[in-house]
Amino acid sequence: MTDKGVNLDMSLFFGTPEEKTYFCTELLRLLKLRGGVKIQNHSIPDEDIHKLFEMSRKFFSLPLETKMEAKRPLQANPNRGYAFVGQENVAKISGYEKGAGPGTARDIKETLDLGSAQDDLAENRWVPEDSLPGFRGFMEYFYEKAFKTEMQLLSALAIALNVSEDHLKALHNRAENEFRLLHYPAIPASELADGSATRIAEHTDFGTITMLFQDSVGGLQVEDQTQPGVFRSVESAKSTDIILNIGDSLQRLTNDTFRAACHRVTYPPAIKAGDNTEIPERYSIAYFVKPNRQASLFPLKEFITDATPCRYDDVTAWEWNNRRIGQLFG
Ligand SMILES: O=C(O)CCC(=O)C(=O)O
Ligand SMILES: [Fe+2]
Repeated sequence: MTDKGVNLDMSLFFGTPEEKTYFCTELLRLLKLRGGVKIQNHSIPDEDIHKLFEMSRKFFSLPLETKMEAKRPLQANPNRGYAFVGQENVAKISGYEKGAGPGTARDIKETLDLGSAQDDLAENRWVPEDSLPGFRGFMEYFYEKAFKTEMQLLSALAIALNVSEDHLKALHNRAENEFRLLHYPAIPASELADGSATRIAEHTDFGTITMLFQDSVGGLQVEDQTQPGVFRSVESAKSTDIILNIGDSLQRLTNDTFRAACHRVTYPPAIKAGDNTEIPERYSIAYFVKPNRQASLFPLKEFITDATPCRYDDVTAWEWNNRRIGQLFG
């Protein structure tokens, strides 16, 4: 099932007061219904996103030994550096939010995780500058651009939810986010036929929201919020679309008003697992928006009422991240 009805034009957010209200209301409605929404005409320039994909292609085309110069420690926390195909299998955290057990599928993907250049807890890992000139500078630049758009999206969410914009933004003002380049190599469709391998297994993201960019290959699926078990294909008309989805931290902060969107990547809709064909390579980029590490994920007071008693304990964003990452590496 492909969902074509979840586009939202962010130029409305910057328009008249009526247009702004419409954008915020639609954002809330679509996220509650679908768990994910495609945002167009946001504030990240198209040429920056095209360059981001170009840089990502160049990075993953480097020889493995060069990429390994930026290698991720085996138990990285927070995630930083290059993870080779097979290093991380997200099935280990599949089903967590549903109280279901982990899966065993292997992910066939390679990734590079980056954080803020100002982060005093963990340093980024880079390949030598002369192996990919301009890569580091551009990634640091893009991180800042994405942070500005993050702040606008948090404002829109706060307005829609009728909570303090300043407070929601203050919870995120240290930009302790994670920025991930992903490459799914081309593989024979038969490799995914028996379910022992996939591109990325079903999971929820840990942060507040995720801003995702994808190429035109397809294969991303998001679970419908109102029909558990129904996954819809989410395709991008343009790689500049931001696919916005909800993560665990926003589920907690809003006491389940929003629920984290379960998603996965498998073969593109046009291909069947048993086909005697090759699944083309796929590139995507995820910007995981996270609350400041010291911020509490205790539900905001607006969401605790007699009818909706508090469902979550008082953990910090950092404790939450550790709990989730611990499972991934456990
Ligand atoms: O590749 C994608 O489209 C999704 C990636 C993803 O879900 C993740 O890295 O958390
Ligand atoms: Fe994800």
